[in-house]
Amino acid sequence: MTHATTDATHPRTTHRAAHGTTHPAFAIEADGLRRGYTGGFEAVRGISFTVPRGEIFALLGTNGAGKTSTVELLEGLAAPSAGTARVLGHDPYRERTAVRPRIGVMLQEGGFPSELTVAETVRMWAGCTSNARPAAEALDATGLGGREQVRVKQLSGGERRRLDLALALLGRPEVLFLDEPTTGLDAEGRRDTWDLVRALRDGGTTVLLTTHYLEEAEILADRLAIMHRGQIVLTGTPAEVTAARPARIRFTLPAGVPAARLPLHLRAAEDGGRVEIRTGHLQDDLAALLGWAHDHDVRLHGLDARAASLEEAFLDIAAAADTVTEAPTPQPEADR
Ligand SMILES: Nc1ncnc2c1ncn2[C@@H]1O[C@H](COP(=O)(O)OP(=O)(O)OP(=O)(O)O)[C@@H](O)[C@H]1O
Repeated sequence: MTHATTDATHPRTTHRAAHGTTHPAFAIEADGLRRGYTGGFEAVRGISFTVPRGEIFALLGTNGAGKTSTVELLEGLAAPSAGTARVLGHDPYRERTAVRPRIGVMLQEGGFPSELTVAETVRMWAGCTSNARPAAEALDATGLGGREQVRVKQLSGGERRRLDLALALLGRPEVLFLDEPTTGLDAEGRRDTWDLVRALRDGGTTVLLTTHYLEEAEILADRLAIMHRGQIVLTGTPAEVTAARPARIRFTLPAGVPAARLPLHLRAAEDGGRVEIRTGHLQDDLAALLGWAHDHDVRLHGLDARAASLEEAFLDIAAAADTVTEAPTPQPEADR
């Protein structure tokens, strides 16, 4: 189940622009990144991936998988214990002064002074930002237009997330890091944020986001990587990640009709009359099932047929990765 973490589809190259300066092909490059914490715990265990300019890349993973630890390395907030990080062609930690003005960072906790109003907070932040957008533009883009005079402590959780995003956008970043950008937002706020992130991508911004909402990654990400216990276990487009997974048909058979009566090729799991069929041929098997039900005058209660979602892929991967990790194979020395 574990897949290669290097991205063969994007060779490591640089483009030389007409005016002579080099532009790295990738906005973000992680190569063999590791991060150990004091006490010896290694949260990031040798991960590699690349994000081309103008792409939305989602980093997914179980709790404690190492997403935030990874993003902090790319933001230049910490140095890796091994491997290299590159953002816009620079080491984000050692060359922080070159990288910082060109990136926008939305942390999980913004932590802004709660007594300031929204307008004061944006002004304060704009004062530390070169070439800042007009405050009204950033606030309108995040749905906070009209809330300028409200104190930060009076904002709802969702409004604080929007303010965090407005501040991350203020410096017109080329690369935007969003750590769980829609946590605490209602359905409408989440959709607004997705529209805004897409619009930024369409304008050329590269976006790296972490999220616990698999639907968010499925809808928004051009490509994604799933992390588990400090490693990337799968990477690809959402369609690639789900393509190899079986679709699912679920229904309940009437009392007295056992699943054993189903056409033989429909391999079904039955649990008290509730039947689940997993299939790589959804259309053919659904047609066979409906034909059988019609011929035998059987009603399929609660019939539900759906293609594999990222959620199923994620759960399968987490379960398979656990199996791999729990196997009694000794870890290589470098992973300790
Ligand atoms: N300062 C620290 N010292 C020691 N261990 C840490 C430190 N910060 C994080 N960790 C550990 O590193 C692991 C990865 O944490 P991290 O926050 O990167 O995961 P995550 O994937 O972002 O998790 P979540 O989805 O829960 O936010 C966790 O086991 C966490 O407890």
